[in-house]
Amino acid sequence: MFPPPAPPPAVDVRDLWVRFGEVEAVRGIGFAVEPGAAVGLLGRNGAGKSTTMKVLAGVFPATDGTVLVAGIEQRRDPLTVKQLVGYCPDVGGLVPRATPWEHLQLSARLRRMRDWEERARDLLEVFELGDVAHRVTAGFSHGMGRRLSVVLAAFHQPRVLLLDEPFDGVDPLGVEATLKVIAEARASGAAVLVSTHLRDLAVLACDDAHVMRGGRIVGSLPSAELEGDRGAHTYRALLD
Ligand SMILES: Nc1ncnc2c1ncn2[C@@H]1O[C@H](COP(=O)(O)OP(=O)(O)OP(=O)(O)O)[C@@H](O)[C@H]1O
Repeated sequence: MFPPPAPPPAVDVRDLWVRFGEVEAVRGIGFAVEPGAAVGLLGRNGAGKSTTMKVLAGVFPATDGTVLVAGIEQRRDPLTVKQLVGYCPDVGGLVPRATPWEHLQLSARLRRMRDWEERARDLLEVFELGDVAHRVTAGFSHGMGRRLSVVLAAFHQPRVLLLDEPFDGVDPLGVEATLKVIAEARASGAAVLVSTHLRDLAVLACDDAHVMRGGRIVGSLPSAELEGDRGAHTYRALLD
């Protein structure tokens, strides 16, 4: 008897290219994220992190290469892939005239979720958004918006959680809540991909990290190797 085949990686990116006219934003990158793992994408402004996240989230297609989510090729079945993914964009994504509760209600309806209210309330509490659950997001601070975007990405318990700069401008309690959501997603077998500028938080949130520069991955390493002064030196050496 042969052992059963191993399940496919939750995320499998192969030779991904993204071009915007003359600009080559992503130049032939490849990586995988296994179920239950958390991987970081790091790099300076313009390195190609958000573009990679957007392709995975189905915001726009790859110019070339293959993206598989739970073994499903995104190009062939983009709708199924979208359902498997929860995405916190780096900017935007919130409707200014809608409240957090209305955002969650809409998300639940679109996904035909049942009995979602308790999870919605719990998540809002964890992210300290309970008091503003019925206030339109137009008046939210940057950090409040970031926190709500993480809530919305994680709400439907996706197989793949994509968090683009989730810690940007977020206070320590928001950081703690985001780390908790990442840990919960992993415990339930979801794969997590986090794009961040913040090396220390990548160390806390992720097992492994890929460092991007100029659209390429220039280093892949356990995130623990990016810790402290020694990690700063390693990181800088990859960026320079
Ligand atoms: N829609 C677009 N049209 C044209 N060029 C784009 C577009 N989106 C991204 N780019 C370019 O692609 C490159 C990679 O951008 P991307 O946003 O992926 O970088 P990033 O690593 O996420 O940077 P940041 O940390 O600043 O968010 C940059 O040169 C950027 O100007």
